[in-house]
Amino acid sequence: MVLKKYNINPDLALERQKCTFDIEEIINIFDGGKEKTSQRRKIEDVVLKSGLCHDDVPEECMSLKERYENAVRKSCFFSKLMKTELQEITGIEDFETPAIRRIADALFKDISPFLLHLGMFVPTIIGQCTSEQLMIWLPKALDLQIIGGYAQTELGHGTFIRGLETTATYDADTEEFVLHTPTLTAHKWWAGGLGKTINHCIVVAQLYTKGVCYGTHLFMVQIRDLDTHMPLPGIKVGEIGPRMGFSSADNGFLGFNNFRIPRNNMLMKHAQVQKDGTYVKPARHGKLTYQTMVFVRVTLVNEAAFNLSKAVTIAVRYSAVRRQSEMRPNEPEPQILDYPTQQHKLFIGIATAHAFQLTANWLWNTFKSVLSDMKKGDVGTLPELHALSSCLKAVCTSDAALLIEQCRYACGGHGYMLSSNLPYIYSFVAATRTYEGDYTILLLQTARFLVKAWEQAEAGKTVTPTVSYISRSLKGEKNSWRSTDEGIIKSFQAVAAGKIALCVKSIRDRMKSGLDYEDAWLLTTVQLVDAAEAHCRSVILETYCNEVRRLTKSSSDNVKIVMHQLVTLYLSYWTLQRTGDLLRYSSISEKDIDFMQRQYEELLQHIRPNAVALVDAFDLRDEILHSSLGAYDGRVYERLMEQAENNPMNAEPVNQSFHKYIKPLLQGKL
Ligand SMILES: CCCCCCCCCCCCCCC/C=C/C(=O)SCCNC(=O)CCNC(=O)[C@H](O)C(C)(C)COP(=O)(O)OP(=O)(O)OC[C@H]1O[C@@H](n2cnc3c(N)ncnc32)[C@H](O)[C@@H]1OP(=O)(O)O
Ligand SMILES: Cc1cc2nc3c(=O)[nH]c(=O)nc-3n(C[C@H](O)[C@H](O)[C@H](O)COP(=O)(O)OP(=O)(O)OC[C@H]3O[C@@H](n4cnc5c(N)ncnc54)[C@H](O)[C@@H]3O)c2cc1C
Repeated sequence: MVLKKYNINPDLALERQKCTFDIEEIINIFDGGKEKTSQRRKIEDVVLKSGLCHDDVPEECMSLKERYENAVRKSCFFSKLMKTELQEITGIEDFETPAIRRIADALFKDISPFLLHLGMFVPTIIGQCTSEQLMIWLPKALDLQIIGGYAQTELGHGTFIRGLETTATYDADTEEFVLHTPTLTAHKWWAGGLGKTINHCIVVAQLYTKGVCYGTHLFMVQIRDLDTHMPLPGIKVGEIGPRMGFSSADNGFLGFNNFRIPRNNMLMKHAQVQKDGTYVKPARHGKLTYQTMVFVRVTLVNEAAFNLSKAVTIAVRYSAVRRQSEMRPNEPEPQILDYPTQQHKLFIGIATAHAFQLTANWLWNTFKSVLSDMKKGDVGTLPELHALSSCLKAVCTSDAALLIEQCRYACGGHGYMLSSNLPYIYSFVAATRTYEGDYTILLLQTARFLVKAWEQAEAGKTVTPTVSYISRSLKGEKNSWRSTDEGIIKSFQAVAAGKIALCVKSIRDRMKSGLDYEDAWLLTTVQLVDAAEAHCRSVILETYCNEVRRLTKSSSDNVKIVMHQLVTLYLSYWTLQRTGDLLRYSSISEKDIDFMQRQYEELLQHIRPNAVALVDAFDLRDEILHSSLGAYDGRVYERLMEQAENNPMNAEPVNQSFHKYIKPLLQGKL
């Protein structure tokens, strides 16, 4: 749609005058510097001027098939733009993924069917191929001569990868693998782009050679003819059907009937099958084939932050424009943003978007450093990365989904309109809590690491920095509550340590009473999930505080003040959310809690004048927000009426169903 231009809504204009800080300074902080902001804006300009974002009919008014076809059209032209004009016009050789990622949302209200190509297919080639394999597939994939996806999950198994049923049996006579789907539940299910779009995919299958099963491995499989796009003989493939979101992502199913691929199509960077069928196991770590999942989990923390920033921008701008009820008799109706309960719903969204974005950047740097260790042959830092990326993916996607839904509540009835974009944002983020490892499963992975860290610390061994609080706790260091940033973080660490200690005790007690380790663990899993979540909270709180301190060192005083107000709001909010835990594991008193409550409510008042400016500082263009409620000009009612008038349902004054059914019913002739 072409966005109509309106004058700025006067309430929003007034809000912007109240701003106490330089918005551009905060924008630069989140982009990673002035230069990066300018690069990102250049990329956005190119894409927005390309005309690609235009739809004749609003996406939500299209049929599923039309939506898919429209998304394919845009994905193809966008890919071409990325390969050609974007590079030429901007002169930026090394595209920054966050900038491309952000502007991609101007094209797709829903999901690009190419998402998995860039999000998992290419990363798997990079992480799992030998250098010879890389030379064959990477240039083709980057140049979009082949389009791929990632087919791991099956109808019967998603979480438990070791339970996957698809087989890849090596035939030494022909030097081929035979891929087969032995049962109904062995069909690949869910892979994005698989239904209709891709011609290649990474398939995860149980490897058999010389009659022995060596567990799941990755294979490059061509599934469709490159010219006709017909499924190759021996391949059964299609779309899985309508879902809550991801409507244009053609998630698909896939079955193999003794389908043969060359030996070299097993991705052999870590494990190999030699020509005679001899299996060579990975030299360093058994779970290196899971690396793409770790990569995506890391990027999903960024997704949580980005999508939350979109939702809260929409809801805060709307709340500045919307007037409702009265605070005192005979006074004009206030902006709903003036209600403290509305501020309570929204300001935590702004602070959380900051916290997650800075945590995502920190996690990304940790990921890069672990990759560089691994290149040197050192896999020692991998378990901590796995534990961190697992819990951060789980908690950040889950919190973001809840807060996005809260943004919708904050917009009342209008938030329920698809044109607000809040339902789309929610349905996308809701899926991120499940895919790439369900919430509970990932927290249990982190819990394994925490219990091990506890045992190591108990044995007097040094533990990694993110769990060093365990050693302090074991040394008997008592928590004394202080309502400073550091004091609060220490208390959250005391909560995490206390919960891990209880888990360890529960497991040991259960074993003493005769249970084996597996049963003792299983019966403790409710507590283990809770302990891992508590650990994750302490990591986010600490990272957020440290990063704000580091990044605002040379900022103006006013930016320091407002960024720190958000940090304090975040710390106070979580203190108040977790008073039960803090009363149990830290020395917080009722008086301290009263203080924190007052501080929290005062902060809402302090942040209020800057609320609109703070969401403006996410620098999200209207074309990316796609929202009748959240546009920069605040012309909410005009846009709601516009979208109603553009609704294809209103193209004819009388719908044909009147003549077919209603009229006969009215006349008693049906
Ligand atoms: C257009 C512009 C685009 C721009 C591009 C950017 C886009 C960015 C967005 C990207 C979006 C992409 C969309 C994705 C769509 C969705 C895709 C998918 O969902 S793919 C399928 C994902 N599936 C899963 O995540 C399955 C979850 N299950 C598991 O991970 C595992 O089964 C398990 C970890 C739960 C258990 O595995 P298992 O083999 O049974 O291991 P054990 O439990 O026995 O553990 C043994 C040991 O290994 C450790 N371990 C486990 N995993 C890892 C790992 N990944 N790395 C390192 N170590 C690992 C585990 O902790 C144990 O350790 P121990 O020391 O023994 O305790
Ligand atoms: C939108 C979307 C896109 C996707 N894209 C892809 C893709 O491109 N490629 C791909 O391969 N897959 C994809 N998936 C699949 C996704 O990875 C899986 O759905 C996800 O990993 C969860 O697995 P599951 O569906 O088997 O759930 P299940 O494991 O069946 O989980 C169901 C419930 O059981 C619980 N549970 C399971 N095991 C345990 C346990 N051991 N302990 C305690 N509780 C347990 C879970 O916590 C959950 O509450 C996608 C999924 C969605 C929704």
